[in-house]
Amino acid sequence: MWRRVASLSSSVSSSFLAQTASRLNTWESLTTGIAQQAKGVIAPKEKTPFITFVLGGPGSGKGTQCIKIVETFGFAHLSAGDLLRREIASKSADGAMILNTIKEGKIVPSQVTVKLIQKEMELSYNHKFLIDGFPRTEENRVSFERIIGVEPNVVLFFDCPEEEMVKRVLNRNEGRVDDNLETIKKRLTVFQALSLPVINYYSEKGKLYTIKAIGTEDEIFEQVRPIFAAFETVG
Ligand SMILES: Nc1ncnc2c1ncn2[C@@H]1O[C@H](COP(=O)(O)OP(=O)(O)O)[C@@H](O)[C@H]1O
Ligand SMILES: O=c1ccn([C@@H]2O[C@H](COP(=O)(O)OP(=O)(O)O)[C@@H](O)[C@H]2O)c(=O)[nH]1
Ligand SMILES: [Mg+2]
Repeated sequence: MWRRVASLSSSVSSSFLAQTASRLNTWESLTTGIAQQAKGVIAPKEKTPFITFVLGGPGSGKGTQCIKIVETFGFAHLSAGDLLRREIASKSADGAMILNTIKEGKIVPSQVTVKLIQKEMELSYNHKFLIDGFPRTEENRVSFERIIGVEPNVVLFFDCPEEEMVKRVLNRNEGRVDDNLETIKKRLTVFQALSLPVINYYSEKGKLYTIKAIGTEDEIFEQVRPIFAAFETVG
């Protein structure tokens, strides 16, 4: 699993390991891992996580393009919206709160979403993650950095005109409680007010790749492909 395998790196200093472990709250699995490594139980392979945030307004095509990125470049796809909908379906303690928040087009408290993402990352054997639809606010972003302790390598922004996003969401036909005109308007307002600052933040950090999200799915993917292809050649 990524976190455990990543924690087993022998090339990093012990103080870094301790810091990382406490930040990730994994001291127990880390020490167990080191003991197992010493016994030769696990063949450790150091893999630094490679994190991509996939951002864009509702209906901009994030999920659609993530499927293509997974097929072509072998990432693990973590859709924050899907994780939240899974919580609702599982009738967990937070389920009712999440459902109401999504119906209102608002943003679920960061801690809830980051915990779900963290769990998926821990369970994954992959080290390349596409985190789809997150962070949606500056608070989300800071919370991820604080709890997970890493920053994204790449941030994709699917830039799509509002009228096209509305059209696509109304045609999505997945039975979602938030795919109606009233909620879409709220989601677009939230996107402008809370998500664009995150996009601007990563633009200033030089990590943002803006995709013109108009055209066929394949045409859009041809803008996405070279971004990851460049990282593949770098290794
Ligand atoms: N390039 C495109 N042109 C037209 N429709 C698209 C395109 N990409 C995705 N769609 C459709 O638009 C809807 C929203 O796409 P989706 O990938 O779910 O967006 P997001 O995850 O950003 O909300 C889906 O029904 C999808 O099939
Ligand atoms: O990090 C997240 C991701 C999603 N959501 C909620 O889940 C909804 C649907 O998100 P999703 O990414 O599935 O929507 P999309 O942009 O793909 O249409 C959003 O409007 C929010 O209410 C949230 O609160 N935090
Ligand atoms: Mg989506």
